Amino acid sequence: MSRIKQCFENLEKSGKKALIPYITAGDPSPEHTVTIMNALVDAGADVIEIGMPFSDPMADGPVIQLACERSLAAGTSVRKVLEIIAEFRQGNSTTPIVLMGYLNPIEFFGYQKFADAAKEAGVDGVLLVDLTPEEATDVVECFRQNEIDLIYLLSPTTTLERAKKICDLASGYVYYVSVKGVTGSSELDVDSVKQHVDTLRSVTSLPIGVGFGIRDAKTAAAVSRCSDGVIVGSVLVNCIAENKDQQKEYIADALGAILTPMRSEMDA
Ligand SMILES: O=P(O)(O)OC[C@@H](O)[C@@H](O)c1c[nH]c2ccccc12
Repeated sequence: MSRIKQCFENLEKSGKKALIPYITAGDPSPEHTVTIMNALVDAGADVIEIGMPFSDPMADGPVIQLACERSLAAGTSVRKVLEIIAEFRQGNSTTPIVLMGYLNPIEFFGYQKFADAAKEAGVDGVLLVDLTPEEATDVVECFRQNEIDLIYLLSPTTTLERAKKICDLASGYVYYVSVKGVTGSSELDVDSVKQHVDTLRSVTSLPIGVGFGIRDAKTAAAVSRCSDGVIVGSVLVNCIAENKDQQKEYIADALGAILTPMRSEMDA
């Protein structure tokens, strides 16, 4: 069974919801990332979403755009991201890792080569923002062969018919984007999220994670009550930005201080 599936099954058994932090790999430099990932796990992360830095991250707001810039300036390549994950895997064989990214750097690297190397490094799922279900065929095949889950985004404007089509291609979990717009928003409306998630349940039995705009423990808990997990990105990435000149252990602690209250409020 895939690590992601196993993780959601375990959570369900214990009546808990998934806490899924996002960070950009190599931010502020590749030397920081494994320490940060371990701190996220210690603070209660169930799955880690790792961004591959890209020069034109269309779906990202300024906070994650800047993280991509810092990471690229520090020399983070696709190969380097996979090395970071392989290093993390040496000390952690259970926490699922979802690689989030845009197609361009992967196409350049080669889809088959990337999917094989990702599997080898210990990646469990990929979320490719600009991979539409229509063009998915051969790209998707490379990941399927390697038993890597494909996580797809559904937004408030996705029709139910299209959502069904997307969910049929997805595995692991599906990602409901809580608001129209880019990452780092502050507009999340819990009632509207609940309605959408309830409707999506009619087209999929996969777990439904919700992200975009979750920045505090109260919101994380409220959203987790109407879904199967929450994805938290910009508030963490902003904390990295604010502390980027500190020691990596200091940054790790600062991130833990954001995540720990989310975990306790979600489990309360
Ligand atoms: O940053 P926020 O608003 O907390 O949302 C999570 C998000 O950052 C993370 O899942 C993510 C980062 N970049 C993305 C691009 C598309 C979809 C999702 C993402």
